[in-house]
Amino acid sequence: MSIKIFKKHFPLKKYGQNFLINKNIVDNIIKKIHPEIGQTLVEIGPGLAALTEPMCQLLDQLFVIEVDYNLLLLLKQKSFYSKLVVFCQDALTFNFTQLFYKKNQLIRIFGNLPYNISTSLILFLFKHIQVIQDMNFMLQKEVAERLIALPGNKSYGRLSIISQYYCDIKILLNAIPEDFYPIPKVHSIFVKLIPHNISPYFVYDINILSLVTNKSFQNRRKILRHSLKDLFSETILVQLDINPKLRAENVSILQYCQLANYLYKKNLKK
Ligand SMILES: C[S@@+](CC[C@H](N)C(=O)[O-])C[C@H]1O[C@@H](n2cnc3c(N)ncnc32)[C@H](O)[C@@H]1O
Repeated sequence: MSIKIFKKHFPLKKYGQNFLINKNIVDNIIKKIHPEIGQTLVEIGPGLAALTEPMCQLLDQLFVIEVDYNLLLLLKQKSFYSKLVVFCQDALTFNFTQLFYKKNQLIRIFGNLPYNISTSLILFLFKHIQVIQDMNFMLQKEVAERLIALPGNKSYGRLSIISQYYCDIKILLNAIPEDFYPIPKVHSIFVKLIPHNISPYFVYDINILSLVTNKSFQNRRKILRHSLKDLFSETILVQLDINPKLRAENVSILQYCQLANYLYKKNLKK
């Protein structure tokens, strides 16, 4: 991408505007997403169209959600603009489910996400999981590592548990700071999240899983007997076959689901 375009738009830090400038990475991303004509594709944050333009070459229509109106004005001057269905909105409040009803088909979401909102955005998107085919995101390396982390890993936490509860997650490629302009301080990883067809996990109420993981990870080094003492007695933990001396970071997703379901059933009896 030429530097000329950056004279027309000064990148805004508050919107996490680090634009992709490495064409090889762009081509690779498009290949990994592998869009097909007729599918419902949705881009979060098209920015200066690094991904939007090559995507439009392969599609008849593309939904884009961009919070920065000035970027949309630049997009309007592009030849492929007629293929876009544009929403000038904060993706964190966007009703993704409405896009399912456009063609009655699952939606495919992608984007080089603004790093400052990527975690909240992913958690928000899980609320629309039933209409999503896959999510393909460029993320800060540390966030991607948290998504895929397993028990015992230093990155394992709430985000790993909730994300793996909903999705199978694959790392597709790495990017270095110089692949973006302005150059960020962090490295990046492009990931694919695919909602489970048949989930290995089940909870009656995701909010309870959220509560239990939240409490457990408030201090990840504390043992469960202490961190969860308001919710479970030591006897209950033993009955559930969960060692009360385990630390939050060593408890499996299955065990967190067990804890959440125990609480759910207990509340039902009240
Ligand atoms: C990292 S840039 C990526 C831009 C472009 N896709 C690229 O790869 O060069 C993030 C983009 O998301 C937009 N953005 C930031 N916060 C947003 C939000 N809450 N909702 C929608 N778009 C947002 C920014 O304005 C910017 O265009």
